[in-house]
Amino acid sequence: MPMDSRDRNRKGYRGSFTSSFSYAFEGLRFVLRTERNIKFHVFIAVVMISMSLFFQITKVEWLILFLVIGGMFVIEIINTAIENVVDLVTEEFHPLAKTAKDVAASAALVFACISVIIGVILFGPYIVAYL
Ligand SMILES: Nc1ncnc2c1ncn2[C@@H]1O[C@H](COP(=O)(O)OP(=O)(O)OP(=O)(O)O)[C@@H](O)[C@H]1O
Repeated sequence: MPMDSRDRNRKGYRGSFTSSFSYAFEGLRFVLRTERNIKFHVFIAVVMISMSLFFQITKVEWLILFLVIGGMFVIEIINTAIENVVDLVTEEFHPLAKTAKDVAASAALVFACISVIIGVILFGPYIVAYL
């Protein structure tokens, strides 16, 4: 049964500021547990951070790196939310469900392509100088 605003105000519903953090962590745990892609992103992030430490990149380069890593995680998390809402609406095949999931996935694809370009621009000169 859908929850209305009265349900939300009833005792037992954790509606405080701190509990919204706890819900956010529940969401994060769900994504880490269920999404295959997130594990790949964690691996790539560890490789990128290791390379950055090795090459001793500048402060601005660290900022760019964390924006790219953070952006990829955020897009994957939003993508998971959209997938779940679509599955809630219908488990049957529906062209709009397909469009919604494909469009959400395309955001991750676009960001991944841009991240690769940024990675090449950022690490390319360090790698060339090292060789
Ligand atoms: N209800 C549906 N109706 C039509 N097409 C769907 C539906 N559910 C999924 N699809 C199609 O299947 C693709 C994969 O959907 P799915 O929910 O399995 O995501 P996924 O590939 O597991 O994504 P991720 O790996 O990020 O979890 C979608 O991009 C979409 O093209």
